[in-house]
Amino acid sequence: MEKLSIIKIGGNIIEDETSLNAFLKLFSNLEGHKILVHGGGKRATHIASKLGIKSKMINGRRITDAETLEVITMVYGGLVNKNVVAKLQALQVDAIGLTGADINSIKSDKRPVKDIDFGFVGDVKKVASNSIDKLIQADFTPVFCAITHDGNGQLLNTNADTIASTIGVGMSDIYETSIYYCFELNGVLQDFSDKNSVIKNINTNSYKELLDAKIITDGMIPKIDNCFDALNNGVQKVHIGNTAMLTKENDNFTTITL
Ligand SMILES: Nc1ncnc2c1ncn2[C@@H]1O[C@H](COP(=O)(O)OP(=O)(O)O)[C@@H](O)[C@H]1O
Ligand SMILES: CC(=O)N[C@@H](CCC(=O)OP(=O)(O)O)C(=O)O
Repeated sequence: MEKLSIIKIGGNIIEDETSLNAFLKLFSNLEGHKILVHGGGKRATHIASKLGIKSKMINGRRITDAETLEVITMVYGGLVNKNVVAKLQALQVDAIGLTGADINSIKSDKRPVKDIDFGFVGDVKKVASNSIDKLIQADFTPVFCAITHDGNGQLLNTNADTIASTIGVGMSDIYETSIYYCFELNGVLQDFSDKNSVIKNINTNSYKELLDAKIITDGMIPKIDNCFDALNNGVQKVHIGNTAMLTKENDNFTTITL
């Protein structure tokens, strides 16, 4: 099996032009087949507030009413995605920007209302790995934003970490797939006040202990849950760290194993 790397970048990297440019340079130098997935939650919150729209997050997920869906479509599918694609083109990467509606790549179901109504938020149901592979085989580099669709004309907001994990699962039928979750810190930290206290390996048992000890909190919980989902469903390797983990010299990041 050939290898495929899926790299996800979060909002803090996107917000900082210098970090974003440095990351894209590393990404452009990465050998082999690759897919980029980007978030942009911070930018969406910022632009929404400029438009007088309040943002509400529950369990790290955005309550997405019709107005918010318009904002996230413009911000993720337009502003962020097209800027990233243009910057990659400048680095000679033949990038193509996609939502899950494009080439029917990621279909999702609107999250059913239980205790909370998340609005237009989608839970991924199907990744069109063969269609995505046609782009890869044609030497294009797919760049996915955090938007999916339901197949009936409705766009849906889907967390970018989940997009990376579910694309990883879909593509692992065809490729030996690794996912790299890049964010602003060096990895999952044992002590939040010490940026170098990276936990090198987390498995299902140690994860439970870290949760109980409240060492892992907030957005890191759904991120690691996504890592386990990926590993349980065919993805070979999952890492969490800063963008320097894409260089061969750096081994100071977190690897998640079952
Ligand atoms: N033990 C930990 N180590 C590192 N980050 C942690 C930890 N526990 C909680 N976090 C939080 O998780 C955040 C990353 O999750 P999130 O904001 O969803 O990432 P992203 O920016 O990739 O979307 C970090 O910015 C940090 O505030
Ligand atoms: C449903 C949901 O919460 N979607 C996320 C999608 C963006 C995202 O995941 O961005 P980061 O990776 O930068 O956090 C949101 O709108 O914030």
